[in-house]
Amino acid sequence: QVELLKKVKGCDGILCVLTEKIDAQLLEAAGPNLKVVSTMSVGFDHLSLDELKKRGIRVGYTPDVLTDCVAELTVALLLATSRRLIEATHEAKTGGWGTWRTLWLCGHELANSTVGILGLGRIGVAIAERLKPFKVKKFIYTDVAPRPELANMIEAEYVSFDELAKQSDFLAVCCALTPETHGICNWNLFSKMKKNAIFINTSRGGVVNQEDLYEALSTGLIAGAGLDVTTPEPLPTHHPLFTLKNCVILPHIASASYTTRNAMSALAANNLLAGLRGEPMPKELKL
Ligand SMILES: O=C(O)C(=O)CO
Repeated sequence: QVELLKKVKGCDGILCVLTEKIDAQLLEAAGPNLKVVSTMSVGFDHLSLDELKKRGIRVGYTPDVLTDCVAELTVALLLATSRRLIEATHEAKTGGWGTWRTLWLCGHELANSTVGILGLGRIGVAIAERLKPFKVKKFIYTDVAPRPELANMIEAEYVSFDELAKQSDFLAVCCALTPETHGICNWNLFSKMKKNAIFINTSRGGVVNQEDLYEALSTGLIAGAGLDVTTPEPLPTHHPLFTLKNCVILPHIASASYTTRNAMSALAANNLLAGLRGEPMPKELKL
């Protein structure tokens, strides 16, 4: 960020990734030449949209091209967490594997379950489509308002936030990080969840109150959590969440396939070029 602040002066465009904060300070440092900011991400919580809008700076982002890849990783993380794969490989490698035992390393299965989606968008739909063949019984979701067009694609029922907490056997967080969603996965949510529930977050770490999640996981209030995103990133290796067997933590890799990262970079570059030329961007974020 310090380097960026130094070098941004006089730039006409910025191509950034999600770790770069594009805020008033950076925009001031860039100066009046700046016409376009193109982020190589679908998330845009690192951009101060008000500040960009005020200055008439156009914004490009990369929705759609990463949906399949993120949904796939979400399913992988969900299964790794619910079926305790990381614990299991560790046991196999380190001598914990004794004779076959009836309840050893038992987890929770998707068949006949209720899957809840917090924030139904493209990614939530793609996750549900992938989970359906695992014989999920019911999909439910909550959002600021019902989204019937998307929900119909996966036959998902709109429920309140509380009902989502109460009914979900698996809860996947798919919402954007905004002031409204900041910290919404907190004690209030976890305390209403089932004891067998698995919590999965591949959106942004900021939606989760990590102290509350630690408490919920360590006291057995919920069964497990799979996180691809944390606060901060990287999560310090001494963080308490790393001590829990029922918490699987990945280093923000949901969109990390060669195909998807290539598509994201091409889209980000094309957004930037179109913005600089004053042409319509392939994917512009309307401010
Ligand atoms: O695109 C995003 O917003 C990510 O988090 C990484 O792909």
